[in-house]
Order: sequence, then C-alpha cells, then structure tokens
Amino acid sequence: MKSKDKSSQKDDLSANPFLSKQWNGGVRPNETEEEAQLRARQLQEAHKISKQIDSNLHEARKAMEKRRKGVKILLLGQSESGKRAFSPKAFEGERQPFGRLSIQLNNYPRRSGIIVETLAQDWESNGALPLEHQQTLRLTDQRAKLRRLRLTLSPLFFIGIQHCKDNCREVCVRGTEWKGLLKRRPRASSVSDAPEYSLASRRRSQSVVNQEIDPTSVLCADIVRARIRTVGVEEHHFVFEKGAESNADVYITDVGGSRSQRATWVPYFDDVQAILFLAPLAFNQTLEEAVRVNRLEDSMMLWREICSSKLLAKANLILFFNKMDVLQATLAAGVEVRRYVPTYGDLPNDEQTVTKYFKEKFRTYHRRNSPQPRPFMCYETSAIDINSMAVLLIGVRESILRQHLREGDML
Ligand SMILES: Nc1nc2c(ncn2[C@@H]2O[C@H](COP(=O)(O)OP(=O)(O)OP(=O)(O)O)[C@@H](O)[C@H]2O)c(=O)[nH]1
Ligand SMILES: [Mg+2]
Repeated sequence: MKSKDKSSQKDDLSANPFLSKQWNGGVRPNETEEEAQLRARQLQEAHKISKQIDSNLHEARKAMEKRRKGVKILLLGQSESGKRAFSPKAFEGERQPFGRLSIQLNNYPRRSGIIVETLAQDWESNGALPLEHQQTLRLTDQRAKLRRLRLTLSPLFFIGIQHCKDNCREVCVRGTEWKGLLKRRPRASSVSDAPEYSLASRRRSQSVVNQEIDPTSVLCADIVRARIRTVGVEEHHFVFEKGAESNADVYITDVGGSRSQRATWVPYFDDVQAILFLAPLAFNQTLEEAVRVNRLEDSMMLWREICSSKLLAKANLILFFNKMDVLQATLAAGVEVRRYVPTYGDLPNDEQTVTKYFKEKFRTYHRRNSPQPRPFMCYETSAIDINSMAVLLIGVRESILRQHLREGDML
C-alpha cells in the first residue's frame, strides 16, 4: 500500500503539467480564467520550443562527433588550378547542374562581369543606372534595352549570380545554394498535368514556364569564356563504400583560390588531416587577379607558406601537378621554359625534364619549411581526364591510413 502511494506520487511529479490539456496554469490571484488559460498556452508553447532546442542540440552534437571522427581534407591551390574540376566521382550528382551552368556562362557576353553588376544593381534598386555603366554598355536606348535584358537574365539573379570583385570579366556564384535551386527547377509537368490543359496551351505553358525560370534557355549567344570561380567555401561529404576504409566519412572542403580569398582559408586548417594542393606547371602564365605575377611562381610561394604553417604541421600534404595536358600542349608548341624561368638554363625543354625540375623545387620547399618531417607526395594529373580521379582517391586513402596509424600511436 505504501509503495503504491509512492509510485503514484512519483507519477504525479514526473507528469509534465504543461502538457496536460486540463492544466490551467494554476489560477493566480487577480487573474481571470482567460488570462490563466493564455498563460498556460504560452507555457506549453515555451516547453515545446525548449524540447525542440534540446533535440536540435542533440543532433548537432551527434553530427559534430561524426565529423570529428571523419577524415577532413582541404583542397588548396591558386584560382583556376582545377580544384572544382578535381572532385571525386562521389560528387557526380553536382556535375550536371554545374556543367550546365558553366556552359551557359561560357557563352556569356564579353565583359559579363560588368553587365551582371550593372543589371544586379538595377535589379535591386529598380532605379536609374549610373552614367558610366550606360556608357560602358554603349546602348542606344539604355533603359528599354536594360529592362529587357534584366527580365531575360532574371533567372541568373534568382540563383544568386554576381560580379567577381577582383575581375571584371568574370562572374561567380557564392556558396552552394544555387546547385539546389538548379536541381529544384520546377518542370512544366506541374502545370501540364491538369487534364483541362489542351496540348497547345500545355506547350505554351511549358515554354513560358521553362523560359521564365530556367537559366539554360536564357544564355545561348555571345562568345567569350567565363567560368565560375569559387567564392567562399564548399564542403562535400561522402562515405567510402568499399575497401579497407569502408564506412569512413570523408569531408572535402573546396575554397576559392584567388588572392582576395586566401585569407579565408586559415579557419579550415584546424583539424584537417590532408591538404590536396593543386599546382599546374603554368610557367608561362600570369594570374588573372594580378597580371604581373607568374602563376607558377605564385603556386610555389603558396606551397612554401602551406608547408611552413604550424597549424598544418601534422597534416599530410599531397601535391598535384594538375593540367598536365596544358603543359604538354605548351611544350609541344615550342614555348621555352628558360624564357620565363632563367634558372632552367639549357636543360631539355621536354615534359619529363620540366616536371622533374619543378618537382625538385617543390620538394626542397617542402623539406626546408615543414615544421616536422613528413613524406613528400607528388602526382601528375589532368582533372579533365576522369581517370585521374583515381589519384585523388589514392590521396584520400593515404590520409585515412595515416589517420588510423596516428590514432594507434604508430606515427
Ligand atoms: N585543360 C585542363 N583544364 C582543366 C584541368 N583542370 C581544370 N581545368 C579547367 O580549369 C578551369 C578552372 O578550374 P576550376 O576547378 O574552376 O578552378 P578552381 O581551382 O576551383 O578555381 P577557384 O574556384 O577560382 O579557386 C575550368 O575551366 C576547368 O575545366 C585540367 O587538368 N586540364
Ligand atoms: Mg573552385
């Protein structure tokens, strides 16, 4: 009898009064019945929110723990080194919208950056255009033409396209949301499925819907190369399905490589197991954002900084001489390395010697600047050749293996 009393008492205490429909918040002196009910509803709502917060925190903690145990890899390298193109097959799903968008932008008119900037300003302000932009665009009837252009290009603003601040000829898309927007692009079927639609009206609806919301149908003319540079940071997550590393969570972070973006890299150095550093041997090219700076020299300086970073002292550094196809074509065209790199001297101007020469340079920087000894790993790749993705996976596997060794205190 005694114990029954105790348990019923316990039940009473554990039952949450806020959740009981009958609970009226305990009527307080000077409180009307209605006020008490309102207070009870507010308390119930607050309790619901608090439970939701607890559950979100729990989920976040779980995700953090999963991430902590996963392999974190950072893709680094100057702008246009091929970091995005250098994505493993696991991101195949993203390639389709990305590929389509890049083709659209590669067909984008000359001085596309300025046009995008101008139209975006107009799009936001809906006001008069600055005079210098009117002159730049050299339009006879600026306002009417711009209004038409703005309407036509509106799908691009919808996906968040913008002008790259440090290069007027380029456009970029910030973050990763645009991929979702392109994927979610509503199909005309939502309109045409309704039986009352005739074939003709269905066709018309379909073309109107597609034209209104699909950037694909917007940009089909004009002809200058533009590309999408990464602005900000993108993280890709995949799980190894096969092999000794099966079920390993891998997080690959891709950053923007242009000079103005590099300051944003440091927070991602923390806790990273491997850096995949892309350095095309572009000895005869200069940076887009700093036209006097030789690309290869910039890559070497960047590599030296990465090697000497104390935050990255424990990370594996894996170097990729990407765009080997470009190097082959450059050498085949008779471009001489010694014209750009005087120290190259009279060495043969063939792919093997050139690669070996620069590999030694990178190796020396790596050895001299690493805060503690670590292996030098270097691969020659061409990211447009799908087979080279196997090399990237070697890098990932190597990192997983070394992480296991480190966790077992074997390194
Ligand atoms: N020929 C050739 N082109 C490549 C190769 N790898 C990448 N590209 C091209 O080089 C251009 C730049 O590549 P991205 O992957 O966007 O460069 P990124 O390093 O991500 O550049 P940012 O985002 O500005 O840091 C794209 O047009 C790629 O298709 C390669 O191995 N060979
Ligand atoms: Mg990129």
